Amino acid sequence: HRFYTNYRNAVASGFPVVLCPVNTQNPVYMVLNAPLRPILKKILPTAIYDAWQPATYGWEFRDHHGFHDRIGPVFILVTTGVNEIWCADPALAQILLARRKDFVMLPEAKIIMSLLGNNIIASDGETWARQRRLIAPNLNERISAIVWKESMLQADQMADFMLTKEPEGISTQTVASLRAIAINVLGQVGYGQPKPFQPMELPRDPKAPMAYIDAIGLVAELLAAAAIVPNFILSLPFMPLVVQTLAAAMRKLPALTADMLDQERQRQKTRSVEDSESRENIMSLLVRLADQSKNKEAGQARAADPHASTLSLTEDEIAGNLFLVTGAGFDTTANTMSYAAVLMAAYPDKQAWMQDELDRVFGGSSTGLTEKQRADRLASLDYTTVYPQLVRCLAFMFETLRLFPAVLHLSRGVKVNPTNAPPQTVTVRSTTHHLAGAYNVFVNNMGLHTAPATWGADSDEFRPERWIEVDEKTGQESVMTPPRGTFSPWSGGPRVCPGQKMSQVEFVVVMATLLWRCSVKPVTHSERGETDADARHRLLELTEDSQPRLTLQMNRPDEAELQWVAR
Ligand code: HEM
Repeated sequence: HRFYTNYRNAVASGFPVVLCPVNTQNPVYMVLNAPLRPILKKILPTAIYDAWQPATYGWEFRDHHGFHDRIGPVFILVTTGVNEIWCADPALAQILLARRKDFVMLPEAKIIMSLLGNNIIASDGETWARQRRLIAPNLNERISAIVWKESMLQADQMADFMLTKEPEGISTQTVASLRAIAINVLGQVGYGQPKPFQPMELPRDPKAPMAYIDAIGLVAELLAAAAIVPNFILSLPFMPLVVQTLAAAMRKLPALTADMLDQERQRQKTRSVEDSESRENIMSLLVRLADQSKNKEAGQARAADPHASTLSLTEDEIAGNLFLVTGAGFDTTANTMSYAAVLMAAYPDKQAWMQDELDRVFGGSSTGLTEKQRADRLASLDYTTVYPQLVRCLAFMFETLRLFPAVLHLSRGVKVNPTNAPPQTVTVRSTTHHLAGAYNVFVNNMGLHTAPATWGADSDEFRPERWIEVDEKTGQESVMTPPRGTFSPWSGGPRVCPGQKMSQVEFVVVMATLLWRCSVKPVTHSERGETDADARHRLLELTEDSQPRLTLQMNRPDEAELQWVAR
């Protein structure tokens, strides 16, 4: 009966309809559809298997634009649970993302993200707006300058590690190293807890003392398990040590957060303004602003009404949002940098193209410089003047996120109107669609990012040059702005990612520092009869063998064996 009602609602919407008589939100189906897929591919007739694809996990990454080419840029997947709208139409995508009150966050995202307290990503309506007003402006240019410095330092140390610690610079630790950089930058920029570079290793001792950043890093690394599996199960003695350590981290985090905030408040009381500014980080800004507005509003509210509640961040929200900086910023940035490193090795010509820019902007190549000269040169590179010139590095990031978007689709739910009210509607290109009943809405980033109508016949090819515009008069290069709604790795509309600039600065300076000092190559196993072209191809296959976990990531990151060579 549900399927029939869903079908009727879908047909009435006027969008193309795809029938899929399964409940895509059923937990058993959610767990089993990925492992069952290869088996069903063998036994099901091709037409049925193909039609089932949009109901399988991560289908849009595998499919690019194929399904949309056949059915249309928007279609409704009719299921026995809740209907799903899949949208790869730039005009509709913009509307869906702009109308935050009608297309709201899904409960699943809220459960995972509010693990350590309520926060901006897990909220809607006024609770969201209040937090957004306090948080988004904090991730500003001042923070970008700190990101620039810390990321450069970390990448320089990573280059040292690759060139001096790994035999002949051959390493399977590139992904682990970039993950370490991402977490260390967050440690410094988010919470003022600096850490020297070392390839990421998860802690495996539940009894050992833990700093906030280590605990939060572990929770971010194993976020789904932390959110879904009860703590007492994670703690069972037969669980792997890393899982038991995760349970310990979850237990310790409320106290670690409270301690860290206490210390920050003490520091803010006793330090001078200049001193506080010199050790600015997201936590210190957040605490200061939250406390300031709390005091101000409390004063005003008390004056007007002695019983009024204040409009500010609660302690729970400060803790939740502090966690979110890592929860939202770590995996996304780390995975984007990881794909980029593998792609740079697979495409030596595009790497050389970036190195040309670096040698120009950094005032010459690093070849022949002494250690001190090299360090001085890097230290002289100022964020405000140098960052805007690294357009090829930014183009490389955009192209990486176009084909490997960390967030494959943006999820929303149609806010169901009360029974007697008319259903939600959306009007695209003068056609109005009625959305009766419940719908999950997925803005398909992968479909949008590979649509031939936007990106041309070579939309599936990795070509960072496509982003570059050249000023005819000056010859100056800049990064083009794609048509609205066609490129949304950081989402769009009022809920656009507030960490967008921060992640761009980090990516650009990490890749720039590494490539200025080193070239990165695939390792050709000629003993197995492999040619250089085979080795490059093997790396590309590694990037294609990916799956969304929390964000899109390679299934076999440890097989990314790369050689780092000093230039
Ligand atoms: C390459 C890196 C990144 C990517 C691809 C990315 C992507 C996204 C996307 C797609 C969303 C919106 C989800 C939606 O609309 O449903 C989002 C939201 C968010 N991101 Fe990022 N992000 C990145 C880095 C960061 C960083 C470094 C931070 C923080 C320091 C951050 C903090 C946030 C926050 C707080 C939100 C919630 C905004 C809101 O709900 O109003 N992100 N991000």
